[in-house]
Parts: sequence; structure tokens; C-alpha cells
Amino acid sequence: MKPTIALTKGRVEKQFLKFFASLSYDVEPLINKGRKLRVETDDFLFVFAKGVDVTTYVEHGIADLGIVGEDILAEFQPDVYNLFPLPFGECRMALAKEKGKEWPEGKRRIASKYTNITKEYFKQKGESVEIFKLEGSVELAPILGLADGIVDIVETGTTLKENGLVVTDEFMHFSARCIANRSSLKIKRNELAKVIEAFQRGLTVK
Ligand SMILES: Nc1ncnc2c1ncn2[C@@H]1O[C@H](COP(=O)(O)OP(=O)(O)OP(=O)(O)O)[C@@H](O)[C@H]1O
Ligand SMILES: O=P(O)(O)OC[C@H]1O[C@H](OP(=O)(O)OP(=O)(O)O)[C@H](O)[C@@H]1O
Repeated sequence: MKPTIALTKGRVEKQFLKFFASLSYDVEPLINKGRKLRVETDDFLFVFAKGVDVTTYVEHGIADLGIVGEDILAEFQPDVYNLFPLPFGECRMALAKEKGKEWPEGKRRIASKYTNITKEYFKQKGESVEIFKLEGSVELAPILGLADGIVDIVETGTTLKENGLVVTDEFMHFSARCIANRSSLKIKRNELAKVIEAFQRGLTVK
């Protein structure tokens, strides 16, 4: 049976396809998949899902390998092998606030998609914090007065800048990662070794 690879839809998918094509794999069926969420190529079965769901499919052995942002691994800590970094999806986790505004004296109100990372960050600092869970456009929260600041991914810094926010601390560095199901690595050792070697060749070529 062909190995199954769960691929994070969207930004990670686009960058992965470029990387995968550079390893001389056929990406045509993946590029022209339309709205299909399950696509077979000569070598693999690909399934397309949100990052956190990629980890769920890999953890439960539905997918043998997964391509997912390290931010998702840090936030949800799934029980998978975190094999190696991939040469794309680089970003940082940052604490940011409105430019020209001071943090409040007491408990800070922080909006984030990453509530576990946020909780852990403030725990390490020994500070209590009020966390507001948002699903996106987190930069809006301080502007609209829901929170004093945010914990979110920063890449170019454009989103922060264009919304009047500044970084006050950067505390984690991420890239996309290749993850694997624990038993697949034993049971499908030969099939997976080939693709893992190809990925790693791609990393050294870069
Ligand atoms: N600005 C960025 N620069 C680099 N990598 C990013 C950036 N934003 C997100 N990522 C990485 O890409 C992954 C997927 O992000 P993407 O924006 O495609 O989906 P999402 O945040 O889940 O949003 P959506 O709800 O639109 O799917 C993130 O988990 C992270 O690893
Ligand atoms: O530093 P930058 O290059 O501007 O990138 C950072 C932005 O990218 C991500 O948002 P995304 O595009 O995933 O949208 P979202 O707000 O819906 O999560 C992240 O949440 C930031 O908003």
C-alpha cells in the first residue's frame, strides 16, 4: 500500500508542493486536484486538512507522514515523531501590543489562537494573564479593545505594522516539519525510508 501523507492546506501546501517538485516527484495531480481532499499520485496517497487535523490523522495512524507547522506541534503536543524541519514556513511566535501604548499595571489581557503557548509563556514569567481565544485576525483584538496585546505568529511583520502593533518579545522560532506516526515508522520502514531520504536530500541541496 502507498504511504499516506497528510498535508496542511493553504500556505504550507503551496510551499510544500514547490519543495516536493524540486525533489522530482510528480506534483501535477496535486496542483490540479480542484476541491478534492484525497489525491493519489504514483507514489503516495495525499490527504489535505487543517494543521491540527493533520496531527490527529498522523497520531491515529490514518496518515503515515504529516506536513505541519511547528507552531501546531508546540500548541497541541500530539503524540507523533517530529522527524525534521522542512525548508519553508519559517516564522516566530511573538508577544505584541499597540505602538505607543504601555502594558497595563495589573493582569494583562492577551488574545491568541495559541492559548496553550500563551498560558505557558506567562506561567514561565510567573505572571497571571487573561487569555481570549480567537481563530484568526488576532491583530484586531487590541485595536478593538478586547485585549492589551496578542501572542501570534510573525513572519515579515507586515500584519503587525499595518495594524499599528509592535513586538515586545519574540520567544519561539518555527518552520514546517515532517512528522510521522510512531508505528508506521516500524511497519512501513522501507516505503517511508525512501521519501524521508528524498526530503532530507532536498534539505541538504538547499
Ligand atoms: N505569516 C506566516 N508566515 C509563515 N508561516 C506561517 C504564517 N502564518 C502561518 N504560517 C504557518 O502556516 C501554517 C498554516 O497557516 P495558514 O495561514 O495557511 O492556515 P491557518 O492559520 O490555519 O488559517 P486558515 O484558518 O486560513 O486555514 C501555520 O500553522 C504556520 O505554521
Ligand atoms: O508577519 P506577517 O508576514 O504579516 O505574517 C503574520 C500573519 O500571518 C498569519 O496570519 P494568517 O495569514 O494565517 O491569517 P489569520 O489571521 O487568519 O490566521 C499570522 O496569524 C499573522 O496574522
